[in-house]
Amino acid sequence: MDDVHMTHAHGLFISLEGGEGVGKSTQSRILADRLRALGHEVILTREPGGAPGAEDIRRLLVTGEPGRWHPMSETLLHVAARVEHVAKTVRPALDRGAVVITDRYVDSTRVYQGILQGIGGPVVDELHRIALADLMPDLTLVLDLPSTQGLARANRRLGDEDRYERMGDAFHARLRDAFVALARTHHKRCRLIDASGTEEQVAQAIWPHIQTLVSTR
Ligand SMILES: Nc1ncnc2c1ncn2[C@@H]1O[C@H](COP(=O)(O)OP(=O)(O)OP(=O)(O)O)[C@@H](O)[C@H]1O
Ligand SMILES: Cc1cn([C@H]2C[C@H](O)[C@@H](COP(=O)(O)O)O2)c(=O)[nH]c1=O
Repeated sequence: MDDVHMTHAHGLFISLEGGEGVGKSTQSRILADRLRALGHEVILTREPGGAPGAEDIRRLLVTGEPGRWHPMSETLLHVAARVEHVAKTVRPALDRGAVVITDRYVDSTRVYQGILQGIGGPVVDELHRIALADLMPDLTLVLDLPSTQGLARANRRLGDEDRYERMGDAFHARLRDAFVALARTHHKRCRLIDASGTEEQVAQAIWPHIQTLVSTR
C-alpha cells in the first residue's frame, strides 16, 4: 500500500534514501544547487540530525559499538531526533514555501530498524503517526547500488561515525534489497535511481523527476 500524505501546505519535501555510500549527500548538494539556480529557497538537511538537539542525538547513534543500543531504544532515538528536526527545521521551512531536501528520513527507520533490526514496519509506522503526524515527503529518491560498492565509497571518507558501516556485509546486502522493495511498495512517492554511474550521470537520472514534481505544484 502506498503512503502519500499531503500534510503540509506550501513547500516541497524531498528525501534521499539508500544504503551507505550510495551518494545521497553528493546528490542532495547537486540538487540543491540546481534548484537554487532556478530561484528556489532550498534547505539542505540530514538525518539523524538537522537541528541542534537532533545533532546531539546523532552522536549517540553513529558512534560506538554496533550493539550498543537495544533495537527499540535505537528506534526511539531516531524518532526523537526526527521530532526535533521536523519541529525546528523542516516544518518552518515548508510553511514558508521552501524546498526541503533531506538526506534520509522515515524510510531509513523503516528499513534499518523496522526490517534489519527486527522492530517491524507497523511499529515504525505507528511511532511515525504518533510523533510526526505522518508527515511524509512529496518525493523520495531511493539510490540503488550494490552494497560492496557503496561501502567502498563510504570507507574512503569515514571518521568516527562508522557504527552502522561496521554492522557487517550481510546486513548491508539485505539493506539494499529492503530499500528496493520499499521503493516498489511505495511507488507513487518513490523513484528508484541507478546510482552506479558518475556523479553527473546520477544527477541527470534524478533531474527529470524533480522537474515533474516542480511543474505539477
Ligand atoms: N557517483 C559516484 N561515483 C563515485 N563516487 C561517488 C559518487 N557519488 C559520491 N561518491 C563519493 O562516494 C563517497 C560517498 O558519497 P556520499 O557521502 O554522497 O554518500 P552517502 O550516501 O551520503 O553516504 P552515507 O550514507 O555513508 O552518508 C564520497 O567520497 C563521494 O565523493
Ligand atoms: C535516519 C536514520 C539513519 N539511520 C542510520 C543510517 C546511517 O548508517 C546512519 C547515518 O549516517 P549517514 O552517514 O548520515 O547516512 O544512521 C538509521 O539506522 N535509522 C534512521 O532512521
